[in-house]
Order: sequence, then structure tokens, then C-alpha cells
Amino acid sequence: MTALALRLDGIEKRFGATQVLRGVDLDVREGERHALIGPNGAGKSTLFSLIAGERRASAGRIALRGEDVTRLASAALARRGLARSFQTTSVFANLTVRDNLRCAVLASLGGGAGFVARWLGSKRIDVRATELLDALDLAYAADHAAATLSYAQQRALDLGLALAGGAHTLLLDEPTAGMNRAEAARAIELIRTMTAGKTVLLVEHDMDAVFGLADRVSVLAQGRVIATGTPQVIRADAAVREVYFGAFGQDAQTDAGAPDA
Ligand SMILES: Nc1ncnc2c1ncn2[C@@H]1O[C@H](COP(=O)(O)OP(=O)(O)OP(=O)(O)O)[C@@H](O)[C@H]1O
Repeated sequence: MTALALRLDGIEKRFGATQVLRGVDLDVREGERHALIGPNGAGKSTLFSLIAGERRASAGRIALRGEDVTRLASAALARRGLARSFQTTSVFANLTVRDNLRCAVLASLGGGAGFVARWLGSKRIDVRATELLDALDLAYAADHAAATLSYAQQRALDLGLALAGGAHTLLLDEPTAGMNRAEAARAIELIRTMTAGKTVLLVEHDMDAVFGLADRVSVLAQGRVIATGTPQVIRADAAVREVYFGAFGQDAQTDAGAPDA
């Protein structure tokens, strides 16, 4: 049996009278890159925020590597190896690129007594930060303020911050949004190399990114997962095509994020 990194059972979310998620079942296998797609307003961001522990589900269960984490907040999830990167970057603009990474490594070691001593003294923090700088191709900018990086580079740094603590499971929120084609291709390559051997669940509208990255794809529509499969299977799925093309209309097939034939 394939080990599961994440398992969602019957997840529901209501905002007042509005029910956004109506029983989401989703399995994410250990070590796979799994994309969550769906029309605008389908509830992808809401589902992400529940998995990341930023919001509480109204019903249902979330398990991380077999452990029930339904009621855990994001800090507790981070300690269990689940990290999240954001659509808008979460870098500290005025800190240098290196110090952003040092902070993230330090934070992953936990706060409390000796925090500053660890900051000043630990060679381990510097070594890990330098490894990440190299892997992200940002060594040349190590001592520049993060604010001086391009948007795409800040997203790369943001990925590094998410990985700094050695997370085994990563949630990536539209990792190529706002990038031009070349930047998006580079981001996809970086995600591939930086997350090798890890589990990744990503929300993405750009189908090049989805089909370039994902081992499997799940489609969220009307508050449920309506299909899960390899990119090839999802491309050909009649119900998926109906959801996209029904929602956006025939004219939008090539530019509204619909899976191409
Ligand atoms: N805090 C909230 N209060 C009330 N309704 C909300 C709240 N957050 C989200 N919603 C509603 O939930 C629905 C799903 O929103 P969500 O942002 O999760 O969808 P999405 O699939 O991520 O959309 P997109 O692809 O456009 O980002 C929308 O109708 C939205 O208006």
C-alpha cells in the first residue's frame, strides 16, 4: 500500500450560511507532486488554509503521515514537517537574503531560552543558509536586501524559507503566478530540484506549470474533488472538461486555465 503524506476525509467548510467545501476527500501520496486545480471560487485557497492550519474545518478530518492534525494550528504543523509558501511573498524586505534564510532556519529550531545565543553562535545555521543560497542560485545576492530582488527571485527565496526547516510536505500557492514565461519555467525547474524526494501539494492556474510539475492532479468543483488522476487522465476527463468549459465558455478554452486537449 502506498504511504500517504496527507489524507483528507469529508472536509466541509461553511462561512456563515455559505458552504464552500462539501465533503472533500483527497489523498496525497508520500513523495508525489500533486496539483489541485479548479475554476475560480471553487474553494482551493480555502482548502489550502484548512490544511495549513490557518482556518478550522467545519467538519471532516485531516491526517498528516497518518496522524490526525485536524485541529492543529500552523506552528504545530510546521513542527511536524508541513510548510507553506504564499502567493504574496513572506520575505522580510529589509533583511538581507542570507539573514532571511538564517531567520527561517533559526525559527525552525524553536524559540525560547538561548534564542539569541543560537543566532550568534550557531555555525549550523550559517551552513544551512549557505546551502540554500546556493541551491536557490541566490548566493550572488546574499548580502543584498531582499527588497532588491525581482518578484520571481523573491518567490524563490520564499520557497527557500519554506524549506529551511527541513519540511517533508510543502503547500505551494500558485508558485508561478505573476511571472513571465521564462521566469515561470525557471520557477518550475527550481521547484523540481528543491523539492526532490518531498511531498508537494500545489494550487496552480497555469496549466503549463501543472502539467510540468504534477505527478497527479485533483480537480475541485462545487465543493468536492470531482476527479483525481495523472495529468493525461485529467486532460481527457469529460467531467473536468465540462466544469472548465461550462464555467468559462468555449472562447476561453485556451486562455482561462482550462486543460488543453
Ligand atoms: N472568509 C470568507 N468569508 C466568506 N466567504 C469566503 C471567505 N473566504 C472565501 N469565501 C468564499 O469561498 C468561495 C471559495 O473561495 P476560494 O478563494 O477558496 O476559491 P479559489 O478556488 O481559491 O478561487 P481562485 O481560483 O479565484 O483563487 C468563494 O465564493 C469565496 O467568496
